[in-house]
Amino acid sequence: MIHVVAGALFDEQGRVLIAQRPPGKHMAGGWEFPGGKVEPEEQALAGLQRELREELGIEVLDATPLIAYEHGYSDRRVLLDLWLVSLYTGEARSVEGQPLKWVTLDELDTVGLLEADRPMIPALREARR
Ligand SMILES: Nc1nc2c([nH]c(=O)n2[C@@H]2O[C@H](COP(=O)(O)OP(=O)(O)OP(=O)(O)O)[C@@H](O)[C@H]2O)c(=O)[nH]1
Ligand SMILES: [Mg+2]
Repeated sequence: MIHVVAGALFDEQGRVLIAQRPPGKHMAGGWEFPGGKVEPEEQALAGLQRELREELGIEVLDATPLIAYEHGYSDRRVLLDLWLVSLYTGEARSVEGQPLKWVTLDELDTVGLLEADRPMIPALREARR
């Protein structure tokens, strides 16, 4: 089982940051929450901090687990572990060239988010209420 950590960052208008998966990678072209695979021996929060440093150039100072569940792709099983990032320094930018965009929670329904991520939408709505 591959443990994947991802972060939900909100801006002042309540929009959330998503990233497009690069060509040639699993689920290329789909939109996801920034993150990636936790390394062996690594804690989830440390993995989240490392991934968001690598992909967005930010330092996560505080984050809390929001929703975690398993998803079976045809070729792999992943544990999707989404965190609410409540405090960070720096300004999120695309360090690795992935297109990024801020979208409203309503837009998440139609933006081409990975199917596997759909259960995250109600959890995010709940967190913002
Ligand atoms: N980052 C991220 N990955 C997701 C999400 N939803 C989801 O199914 N995944 C899957 O989880 C896996 C994460 O892999 P990744 O390619 O982002 O991992 P990584 O950043 O460590 O990259 P690398 O393995 O190329 O070094 C992929 O199979 C991806 O399709 C999501 O919201 N964010
Ligand atoms: Mg990644």
